[in-house]
Amino acid sequence: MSTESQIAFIGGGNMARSLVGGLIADGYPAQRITVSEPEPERREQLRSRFGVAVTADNGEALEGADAVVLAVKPQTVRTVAEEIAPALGQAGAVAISIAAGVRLADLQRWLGPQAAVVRAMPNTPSLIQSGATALIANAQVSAAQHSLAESLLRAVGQTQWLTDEAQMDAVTAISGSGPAYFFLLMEALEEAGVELGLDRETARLLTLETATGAARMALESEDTPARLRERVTSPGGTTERALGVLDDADLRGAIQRAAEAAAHRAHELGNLLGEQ
Ligand SMILES: NC(=O)C1=CN([C@@H]2O[C@H](COP(=O)(O)OP(=O)(O)OC[C@H]3O[C@@H](n4cnc5c(N)ncnc54)[C@H](O)[C@@H]3O)[C@@H](O)[C@H]2O)C=CC1
Ligand SMILES: O=C(O)[C@@H]1CCC=N1
Repeated sequence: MSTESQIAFIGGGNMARSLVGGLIADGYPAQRITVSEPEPERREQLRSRFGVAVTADNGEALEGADAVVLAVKPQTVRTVAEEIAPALGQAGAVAISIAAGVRLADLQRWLGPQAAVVRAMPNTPSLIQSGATALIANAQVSAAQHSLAESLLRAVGQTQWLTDEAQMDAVTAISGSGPAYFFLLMEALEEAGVELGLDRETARLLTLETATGAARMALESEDTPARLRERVTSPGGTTERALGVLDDADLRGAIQRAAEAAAHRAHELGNLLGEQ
């Protein structure tokens, strides 16, 4: 992406840290990134780890910005949006909200009728440029702003534009929250290894290498995950026995219900925080 654009982050928490870290790792100049964050410790961490400019003043972060990433909690987005609306209009910057649930129409209402707004759902592996982000833009977003938003998120992983905003709840449930499901699986498998007699370090290493190997294999293979799973499963062997236990526990059903609960919560947040 062009390294000329000035990027402001409003909120310097977990997700901002992942995006900033990913951008810096991609070679984006630190002096072109400003993060506004009220917590002094978080500001200091961002400054010392990534070398970006930090401030406690949202207005200051916006000065000269071409893109402003709203990286505060969904419940804080309205306050921040209304606060920055005048400066955003003057800067002519595109606002990129990553808040779960918060809808384009509400963002537009809070930021002003002329505001160019992109709603995005990234995930934390952006930190190591392995993120997955879905995006959708309002009609005010220019072609240049469209490509700025895309290149910003593409610097930290894969991007996918949506044409129907309703899909954002599903995206939030699958890739937004998704890393947590895989981390939980890793925690559980590591623990099982320890229970079976491995030392923790060995159990963790084997778990993480296996997770990485399986994910890379699924990405690079032309076969479906189902086919790859079948190849691990020798008839009458160990995997078959293990998968039987997971089927009895209805793991697939639990995952389906978990994703539905996350999507439902995203929708609920949109209803609770929005005005329609
Ligand atoms: N954590 C994740 O994996 C993902 C989070 N998101 C979204 O990103 C947003 C941020 O989430 P997290 O980073 O996890 O939360 P977080 O709580 O770690 O970060 C939010 C930050 O905003 C700061 N803040 C609070 N009020 C502020 C204000 N008025 N002005 C400027 N900064 C302010 C807080 O001090 C905090 O550091 C949420 O809307 C969430 O839905 C989206 C995708 C993934
Ligand atoms: O848990 C959350 O609400 C945020 C949105 C997606 C991932 N984390």
